[in-house]
Amino acid sequence: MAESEAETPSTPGEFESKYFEFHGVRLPPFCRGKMEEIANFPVRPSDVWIVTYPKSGTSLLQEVVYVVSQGADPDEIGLMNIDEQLPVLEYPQPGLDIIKELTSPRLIKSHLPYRFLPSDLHNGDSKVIYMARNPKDLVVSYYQFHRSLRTMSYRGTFQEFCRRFMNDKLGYGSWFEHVQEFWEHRMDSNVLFLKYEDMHRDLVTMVEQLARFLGVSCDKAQLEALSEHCHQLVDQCCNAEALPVGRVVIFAYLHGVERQLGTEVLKYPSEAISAEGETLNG
Ligand SMILES: Nc1ncnc2c1ncn2[C@@H]1O[C@H](COP(=O)(O)O)[C@@H](OP(=O)(O)O)[C@H]1O
Ligand SMILES: CCc1ccc(OS(=O)(=O)O)cc1
Repeated sequence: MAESEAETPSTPGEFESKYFEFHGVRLPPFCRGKMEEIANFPVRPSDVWIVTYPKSGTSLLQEVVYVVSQGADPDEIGLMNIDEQLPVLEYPQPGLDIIKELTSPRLIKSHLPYRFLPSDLHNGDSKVIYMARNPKDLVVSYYQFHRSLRTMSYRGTFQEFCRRFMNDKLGYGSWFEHVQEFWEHRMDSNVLFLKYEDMHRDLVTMVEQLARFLGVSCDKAQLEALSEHCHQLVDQCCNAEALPVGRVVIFAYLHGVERQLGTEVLKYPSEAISAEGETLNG
């Protein structure tokens, strides 16, 4: 048995009690008491913010953004602790006071919904890169993550977890609202809306988009070098073995996603469903 499981036999009730509601959104315990300070957090024009719903490929995106903005190569990134340089706004460590004092240009991550982010971001005062990931893979990843947590590990079944996902009962609230809200701001001049799947499908275009958005001027050869570096980062990872048994269950639940998102937004629901349909039939 994994150490985390032995130490934390949380019941569903215990799991529930650790979260709290903020303006109708379920947030993890470490956000408690700091949401007002976050709303008033001073933002700088040189900041770059990376915002995602958890398990949307945040770590990969931060590395890609670091490569594009700093011209770093993957070996350099491998040697540094990049998480220390790109803090998560609402996490206990390093905390808001430290993040406020970081030297510019700051790269800051957050999983908070658009409306809870510092209000200066809503005024367009610094750049925000948002990345969405398709829900069928995200929910598997989020489930595995919750099971591995030391202090509040999840002990329910995957099916129950999917139900929580569909009913907006997970930390950081509704995936649907999270994505939808940013989608509505995708044309704001300070917002770049990306999809995780495009990193795998067409990384070169994404690197170009990022370079343009971040104001990094580079010629064709430099762009190719950056793209090559980013390819190495993408290739370095991927837990392709992730819980294959769960995928069929998600297929059933995602019919609800389609209803909630309506016809316009994104292509995730229908993509997800048809992809699973092929798997099921094949
Ligand atoms: N190079 C990379 N580094 C880190 N995570 C990567 C990655 N490429 C893909 N990922 C995926 O990003 C997900 C984690 O997202 P986040 O960084 O937001 O927590 C994981 O999904 P899986 O759990 O489906 O494998 C992980 O495999
Ligand atoms: C348990 C609450 C929690 C903590 C951290 C999260 O983000 S991430 O998966 O580490 O990026 C999400 C939920």
